[in-house]
Amino acid sequence: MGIHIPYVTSKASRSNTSDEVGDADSLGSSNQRESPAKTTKVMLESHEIQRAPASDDEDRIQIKPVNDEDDTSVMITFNQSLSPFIITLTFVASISGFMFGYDTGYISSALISIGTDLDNKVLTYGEKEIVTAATSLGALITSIFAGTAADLFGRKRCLMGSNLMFVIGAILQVSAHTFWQMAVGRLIMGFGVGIGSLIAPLFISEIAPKMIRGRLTVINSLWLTGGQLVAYGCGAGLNHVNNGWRILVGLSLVPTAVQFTCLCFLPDTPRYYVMKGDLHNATEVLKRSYTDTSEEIIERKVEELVTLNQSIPGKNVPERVWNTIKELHTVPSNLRALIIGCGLQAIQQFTGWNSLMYFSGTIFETVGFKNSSAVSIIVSGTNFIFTLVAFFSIDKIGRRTILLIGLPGMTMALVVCSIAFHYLGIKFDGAVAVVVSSGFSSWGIVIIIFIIVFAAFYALGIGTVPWQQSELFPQNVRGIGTSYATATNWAGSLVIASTFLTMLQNITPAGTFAFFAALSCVSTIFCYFCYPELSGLELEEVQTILKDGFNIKASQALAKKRRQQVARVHELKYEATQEIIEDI
Ligand SMILES: O[C@H]1[C@H](O)[C@@H](O)[C@H](O)[C@@H](O)[C@H]1O
Repeated sequence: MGIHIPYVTSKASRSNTSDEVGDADSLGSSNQRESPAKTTKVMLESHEIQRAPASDDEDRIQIKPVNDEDDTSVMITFNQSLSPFIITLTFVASISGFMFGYDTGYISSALISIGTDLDNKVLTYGEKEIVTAATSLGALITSIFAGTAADLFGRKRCLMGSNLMFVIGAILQVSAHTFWQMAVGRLIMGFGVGIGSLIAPLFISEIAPKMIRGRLTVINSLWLTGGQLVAYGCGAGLNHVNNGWRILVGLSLVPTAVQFTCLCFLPDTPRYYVMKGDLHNATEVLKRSYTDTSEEIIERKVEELVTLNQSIPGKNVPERVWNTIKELHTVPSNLRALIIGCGLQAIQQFTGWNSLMYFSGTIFETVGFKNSSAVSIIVSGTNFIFTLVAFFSIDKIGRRTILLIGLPGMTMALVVCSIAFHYLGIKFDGAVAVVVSSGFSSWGIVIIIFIIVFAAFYALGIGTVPWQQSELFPQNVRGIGTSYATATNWAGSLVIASTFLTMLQNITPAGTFAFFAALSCVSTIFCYFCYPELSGLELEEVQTILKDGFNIKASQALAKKRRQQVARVHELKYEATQEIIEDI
């Protein structure tokens, strides 16, 4: 594929930091013919920051690579183009993202077209909420255990298990004639969604070359938002088809079958094989992933993974799980990572986006749009397009910056929607919304426009950044840490899905949107004070940043430095790659 992954270990980058690390250039040249181990050491020294750089903020940064796959990652990443094998694994794992998106997306149109197909009566708001929220509840339940299950049974088997749940859930729904069968089908489908939402990013982050881990993870988010878009598209197409919603649910079996079939022929991640003591398979997968890398380096990579694996204390599984939970809460940098990880996932949900995702059809009908599905497509299309924008900017502009552009933008859009809803004047007659000014008004248009603006700001920042959660945690607590964060996401989704329509009724749409606006505003403050800039940083650098505080300024200074180095590395790519090949 020819994508070269930049890494900052060249001669020029050494000379760039030589004022900080001593005479690294001379170190580099004197090591030209030395052993691989020594060469690696020199390369690592080149990005250590030992002495005080120019400013006070930078003074606080003490970066020393720790044992988190640094040695071999440096060598592998620098010489390696992105192999078709890694691309295949990423795309197959991302089908879970698609399932997440499709299964949470189709319900909006299905709720409208179900009509009286269940129990021969129109669903009440409460029943609509239960059908919608059942998937979030299922996802919440499994996301709590998915991290541990992935360690016990393997990532691949968990994904295949999620496929099974998708199939059972879909069959129950397609054949449903009662509200309860539909709700149970949605719950079981939710079990699959929860597993997939945690395992897919974890799987990708374990097979991805370190330096493009972030972007590969966003591919999962792209599939996710793409899945929602496809669900809306199909929903609109099947809107007037008799029992069209059953076809809509049935279609979800296609990606499930594709993923299951592909997984039958693909391996698990090297890390899982190492955990199981299957070093042979770990080596084989690494060889297929890094075809340009020598066997010696692959072997050392496996050795490193073995060392990392042993660093989790405990004689048996329950003891290791317990120790990991303890470590997650007692180590200050882990606790801060947890606050950020869970905080961002909570913000993602409590600022109300999914209420639009799940109920946009209902909302747009309420403000007078006949073809509400078409408007929903525009909203989820905006979500998809701006996730693409996030894909390109997440490493370049930085996670913190896009978050701090997105959240105030969302606040503004929600305030406008709240005002527009106020003037539109919606009353509730029992469970049915009645618009005071009949037909479709200019306030209705304002609402649609600002919901689209809201979608754009959401997707750019908070819709995407929280799924980078694995970079917050060090290796030994990553599984459980991401489980907590994912469970927070689903808990938030559950609360919103099960209360949104009731909120519309009880505190009016204007009040509901004002409430979300207030939460977005508070979230902006949280991110401003607690979310450091992590783009371009090594995983161990993230730990150093979080060691004695959130260290926003220090993180920004370091991220800036890393960006400058990455920008320069393109000029140095061939020189540096050649140097490493020769040395090895
Ligand atoms: O990141 C995703 C994405 O933003 C989706 O549009 C949303 O429905 C999910 O809840 C969220 O986790």
